[in-house]
Amino acid sequence: MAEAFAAGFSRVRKGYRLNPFRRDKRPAVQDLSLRLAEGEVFGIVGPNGAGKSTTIKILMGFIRPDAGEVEILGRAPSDPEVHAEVGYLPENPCLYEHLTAREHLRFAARITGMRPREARARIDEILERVDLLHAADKPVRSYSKGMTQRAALAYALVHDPRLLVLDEPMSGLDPLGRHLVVEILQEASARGKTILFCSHILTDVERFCTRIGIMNRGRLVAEVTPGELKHRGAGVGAETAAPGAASPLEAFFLEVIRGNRP
Ligand SMILES: Nc1ncnc2c1ncn2[C@@H]1O[C@H](COP(=O)(O)OP(=O)(O)OP(=O)(O)O)[C@@H](O)[C@H]1O
Repeated sequence: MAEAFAAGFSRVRKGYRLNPFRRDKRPAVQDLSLRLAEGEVFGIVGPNGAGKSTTIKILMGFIRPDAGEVEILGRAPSDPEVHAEVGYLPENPCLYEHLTAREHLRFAARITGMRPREARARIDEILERVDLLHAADKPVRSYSKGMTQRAALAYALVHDPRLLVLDEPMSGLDPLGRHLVVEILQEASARGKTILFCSHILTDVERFCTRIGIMNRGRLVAEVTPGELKHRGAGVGAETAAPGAASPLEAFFLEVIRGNRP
């Protein structure tokens, strides 16, 4: 992998053992090759169990692939240096219930090497941006699901990382919260950040991705850009290919997944 890019997978494969006493595995990610250029916003969509979270965990170095190569900001995912430049939001954020959002962000700022003065101002700024300043000093156990999700997003963003890796960033949010998160990610993208995320909310994905990948049964089975979707939406027969679809991405998604059945 000589060329510079923000994240790359080359022929990555990962399977999970069905039974700890047997060697055979059920594939979770199969033959995944994908490159994200700096500044790209890549959304992964796919049915439950398609391999989206496994892909994200492999990129973050939380699980090792069985085969293939992975690179994140020019380094191996296991390189601790890389994590100061990456913001990660897990599918189920685990915050410490007895700590406040501000305390979490102080911790995040410290482990990513921010100077205390710079961190103080940035923590207030990001808490305000995710609409949590009013609850910044309350313990996380008193937060609603949406507040916890926004606190976890602030944790991923506080050090102004170059690359954002987000597993279902709109999960558990009401329409206002979803709108806010889309706006925050659009702002990050406008400032040149690279974003890789997965989501089931196709309307949000369609709104701000530069490229969308569809995964099914562990494979990246299709890629599309918003421009291509618009073109398809205007094409003859587009409305009959997936009747009732709420958006061009949903129509494309249904077509791809239905056509990709075993
Ligand atoms: N720790 C694990 N042990 C065994 N199987 C696993 C494990 N994690 C994931 N899997 C399996 O791997 C496959 C891919 O799972 P993954 O969580 O990556 O899918 P996903 O696309 O993120 O799904 P969802 O949309 O439901 O979050 C599924 O069949 C899942 O059951």
